Amino acid sequence: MLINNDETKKYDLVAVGRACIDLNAVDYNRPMEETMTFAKYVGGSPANVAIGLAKLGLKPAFIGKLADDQHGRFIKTYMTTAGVQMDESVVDSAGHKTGLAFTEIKSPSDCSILMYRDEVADLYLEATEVSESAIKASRLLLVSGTALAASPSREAILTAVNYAKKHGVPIVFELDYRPYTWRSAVDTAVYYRLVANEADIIIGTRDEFDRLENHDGGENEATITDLFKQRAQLIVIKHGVEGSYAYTKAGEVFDGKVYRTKVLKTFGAGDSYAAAFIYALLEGKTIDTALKYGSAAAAIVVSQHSSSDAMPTVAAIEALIASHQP
Ligand SMILES: Nc1ncnc2c1ncn2[C@@H]1O[C@H](COP(=O)(O)OP(=O)(O)O)[C@@H](O)[C@H]1O
Ligand SMILES: O=C(O)C[C@@H](O)[C@H](O)C(=O)COP(=O)(O)O
Repeated sequence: MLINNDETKKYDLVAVGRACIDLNAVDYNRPMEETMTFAKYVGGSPANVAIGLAKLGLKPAFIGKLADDQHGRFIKTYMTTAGVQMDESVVDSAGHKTGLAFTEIKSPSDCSILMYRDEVADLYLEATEVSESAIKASRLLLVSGTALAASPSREAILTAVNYAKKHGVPIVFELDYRPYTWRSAVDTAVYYRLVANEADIIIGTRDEFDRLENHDGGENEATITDLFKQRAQLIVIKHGVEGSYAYTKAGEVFDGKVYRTKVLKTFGAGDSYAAAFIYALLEGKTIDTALKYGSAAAAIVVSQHSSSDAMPTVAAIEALIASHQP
């Protein structure tokens, strides 16, 4: 069974990886050189997904290492208030800092991210700091590809994957490729492959699957043929504004259409899409419906200023689906 329906589980999902800070340009539609004001939000892909699930009414928990600084404390308070269980997260005691992502919004379709990720606390999560009991108590485990970029976080992720397998908890691998963190393309491909072979559900953009395969211009058919030889049951490949596809091991293909909207910025699409897609699966909806939820959530978030704070409610997603033909 892909999704565990055990209602006695304490958590719907445990996300492991980074919780950071996004500083989003307030003076947008201009290059960052001309941006003087930034607004602060919680960021980091797995944190964003956990916040998205909480906003959708589920019970997520987050395992990660937070800096012992003002940003780390802001993140913990924000996520707790949003409904993410943070008791399994740990605080860094060695002076490592919170990762920062400055976002540039040059136009609604031309955005970029300038990341400050040297010696960041999240990459210092130790394997011994990953709670086996929390993972055992969850319906799903979500691991982020960026957390595989360096040790000891790499071993922490592999430990989380091992606990999930030991306790029969399905694993979602969000490829979440952030180039700044990786040492080499070969490293990325090696560690992506290791976790992709153990994951039940894999979600990524076409470009991210190319990083897993360590070449450019890959084709979805070849990718899924290769990955379905391993454990994966469901693979989602996103193509930005062109939409997305979900493939099952049984050979089904589902086409995820895009909801056109007034776009403010491009980032935040992937994390909101993942949160709403996973929510729909956890609620027992069909893959077709899960794709609609993912696309609708992404359309809502790209029309707003933040990634985490803008995560939609179920009512907002369902209203968009009801009112639009994709
Ligand atoms: N400009 C947009 N307008 C509306 N929906 C979008 C837009 N860009 C992306 N999306 C939705 O978000 C999903 C994920 O976007 P994508 O850019 O592929 O992921 P990521 O943000 O991880 O790079 C797409 O499949 C699509 O449904
Ligand atoms: O993941 C990060 O560290 C940065 C995010 O917090 C930021 O909001 C973002 O880039 C999200 O982009 P997405 O992958 O398009 O959801």
